[in-house]
Amino acid sequence: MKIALLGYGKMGQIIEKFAVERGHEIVLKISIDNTEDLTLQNLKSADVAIDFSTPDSVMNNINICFDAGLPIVVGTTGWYGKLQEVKNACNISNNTLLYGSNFSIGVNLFFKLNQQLAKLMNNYPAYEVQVEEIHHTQKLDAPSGTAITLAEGIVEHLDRKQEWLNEVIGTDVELFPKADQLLIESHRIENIPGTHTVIYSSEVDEIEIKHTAHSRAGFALGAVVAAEWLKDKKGFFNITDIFE
Ligand SMILES: NC(=O)C1=CN([C@@H]2O[C@H](COP(=O)(O)OP(=O)(O)OC[C@H]3O[C@@H](n4cnc5c(N)ncnc54)[C@H](O)[C@@H]3O)[C@@H](O)[C@H]2O)C=CC1
Ligand SMILES: O=C(O)C1=N[C@H](C(=O)O)C[C@H](O)C1
Repeated sequence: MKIALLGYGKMGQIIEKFAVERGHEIVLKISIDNTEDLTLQNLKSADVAIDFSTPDSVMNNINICFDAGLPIVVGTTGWYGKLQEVKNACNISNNTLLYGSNFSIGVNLFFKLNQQLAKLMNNYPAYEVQVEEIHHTQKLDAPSGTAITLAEGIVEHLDRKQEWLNEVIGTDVELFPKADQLLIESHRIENIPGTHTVIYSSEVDEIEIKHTAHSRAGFALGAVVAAEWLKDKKGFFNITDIFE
């Protein structure tokens, strides 16, 4: 496949390595230094776009891919407030988009485990639940997309939680969640690729499930596999569709 990389930072560069290893060709690389090259004409040479850019640029990137009729895999996080708008635009214009807060196999298994545990915990009200995420200090968004997916999985399956709220540790703002609110704690520490923990705590003990990314390789390989899966498909997809 011929791939356009929208965003050529930490993730874009590892995705290039896996894509080339798997026999694909990178025909366009866009970063902050050459955004003028993101044109309908240049996108014509690609079969698929993979976006790992920034929360501020991703909407424009999605829209130009829709204008070009080019399928797009979106790994960028921090734009999920616009999800419904993008889904509608994708379907109305008969385009193709797959997005995911986390493309690694391990995290997608972790998502399922999180949902099962949340269901189980309906019978055990003595346990309070919290989500923690730790990422490198360059990360632009908080909470992480993965933490949002985990929190949404809990809110959907654990009756005593209705919504999530986010506290970024190290800022002055300290939150005091109500009983029906789920706290996501965000920590920023140098060089951490991504660690997510779901903690159920009672007076007498604690249950934790945790995913630790040792590197960005799992995310990058997953994005290339997602682009391969998307070939010849039409519509709006989530990474979980690949694992069904
Ligand atoms: N879904 C997943 O599995 C994962 C998602 N991510 C997300 O991917 C995104 C990128 O992460 P990193 O590569 O670590 O960030 P990064 O900061 O290393 O790279 C961002 C890239 O976007 C480029 N950029 C800035 N403005 C742009 C524009 N207007 N058009 C195109 N490119 C532009 C920058 O020049 C840079 O090359 C983040 O939102 C992050 O949360 C990161 C890892 C895994
Ligand atoms: O910005 C990152 O680095 C990551 N972002 C994704 C997220 O927001 O969940 C996925 C992964 O944790 C790395």
